[in-house]
Amino acid sequence: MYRLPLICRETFLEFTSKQQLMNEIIVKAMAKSLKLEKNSFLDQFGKNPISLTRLKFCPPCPWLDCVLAAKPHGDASGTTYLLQDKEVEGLQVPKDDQWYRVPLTPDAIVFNCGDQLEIMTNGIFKSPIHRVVTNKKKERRTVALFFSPELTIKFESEFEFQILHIYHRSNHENIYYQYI
Ligand SMILES: O=C(O)CCC(=O)C(=O)O
Ligand SMILES: [Fe+2]
Repeated sequence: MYRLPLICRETFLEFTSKQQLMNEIIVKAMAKSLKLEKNSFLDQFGKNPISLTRLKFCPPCPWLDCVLAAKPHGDASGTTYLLQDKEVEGLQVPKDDQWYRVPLTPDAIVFNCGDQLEIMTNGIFKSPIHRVVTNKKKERRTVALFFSPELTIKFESEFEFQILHIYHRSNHENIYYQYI
């Protein structure tokens, strides 16, 4: 906390703590939507979930065909909240071998399910692959906030009835270092 520049410290901390509340509401709603006890996923984040913010600045780039702002990936987090640039698009998702743009919605926050939540839900909620393309003329700024379970907490899928156990009991640290 003390390493945050003074000029943005207050705003940043307020944004993170409000977003943490929103995260709790969303993760509880996800559990309820699957007819599970509302805290089933939230509890698996542990008492001190990790929150990590990535402030991303991407300068204009003339080589659109060969330079990406982020290569195709799924987020290693539990959940991701993305504040997009107000004017410059870039985020894309694949479907049927094609990439589709995620449109800008002013001041909206894009929610993304991360790998950890995919594991907790045994793949019912998917951590979607996405990428970010560059823009020829304009710079682009985004703020991505990631919430993840404590590194050492053991978590597992909540579903006893599942036939297919895609994921084994694991913890964030194992999975994180296995896949990055
Ligand atoms: O900048 C963006 O629009 C998305 C960034 C992203 O996918 C990430 O930081 O994981
Ligand atoms: Fe991402």
